[in-house]
Amino acid sequence: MDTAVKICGLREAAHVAAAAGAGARYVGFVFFARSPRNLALADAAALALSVPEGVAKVALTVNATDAELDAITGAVPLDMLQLHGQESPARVVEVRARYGLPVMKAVGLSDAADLATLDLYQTVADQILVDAKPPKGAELPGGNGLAFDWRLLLGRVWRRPWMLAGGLTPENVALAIRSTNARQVDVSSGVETAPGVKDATLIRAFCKAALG
Ligand SMILES: O=C(O)c1ccccc1N[C@@H]1O[C@H](COP(=O)(O)O)[C@@H](O)[C@H]1O
Repeated sequence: MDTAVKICGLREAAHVAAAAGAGARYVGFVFFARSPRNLALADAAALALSVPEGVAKVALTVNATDAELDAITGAVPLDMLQLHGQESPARVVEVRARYGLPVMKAVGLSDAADLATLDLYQTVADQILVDAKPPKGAELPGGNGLAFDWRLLLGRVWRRPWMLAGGLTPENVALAIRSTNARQVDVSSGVETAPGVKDATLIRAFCKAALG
């Protein structure tokens, strides 16, 4: 099966090159001040130039205002917006229309009740990112290296392309793909040696394990 890999939270051209060289189809840039992976606009713009043709550049934002999204999209050439906060379905529609970019909405799962939320966002977003719900009081709404119970996804019928995220690592990604039939996977902390510090060897190992 053809799997697409997204490596999120990249901050260095060498890691973009490692991801692209290992077959990743998406790279993610984080624009969220509280994240150890946060990028300044000028740094993101420079990093984007190092991304080869054919690899999609994704901006991750959390409850961003129009002014913030205007600044990001004005400075950085992008292929997709990842909304990773509490953006409402109406906000997803608004962002798609305003920026003309595909929107991937992250939905956090912890139990079966959350599947209804996922179904709702499938009606408005171009893609759904299925992540673990962050623990109460967590500093970050994602990028916590936490997995959810993949069995929640058994028997799900998807209207949109979707991506599996949350606590994926080079060690567990092949099992995650087999368990969920995910065609796309996303990783951030699982390819780091410390929060925000990516590692080229781990990036390559993740891609190898996901792509087979
Ligand atoms: O990576 C971050 O710092 C981040 C900050 C705010 C929201 C989401 C964030 N990351 C996304 O979270 C998931 C899971 O990450 P992990 O692999 O469990 O560390 C992934 O989609 C990241 O893009």
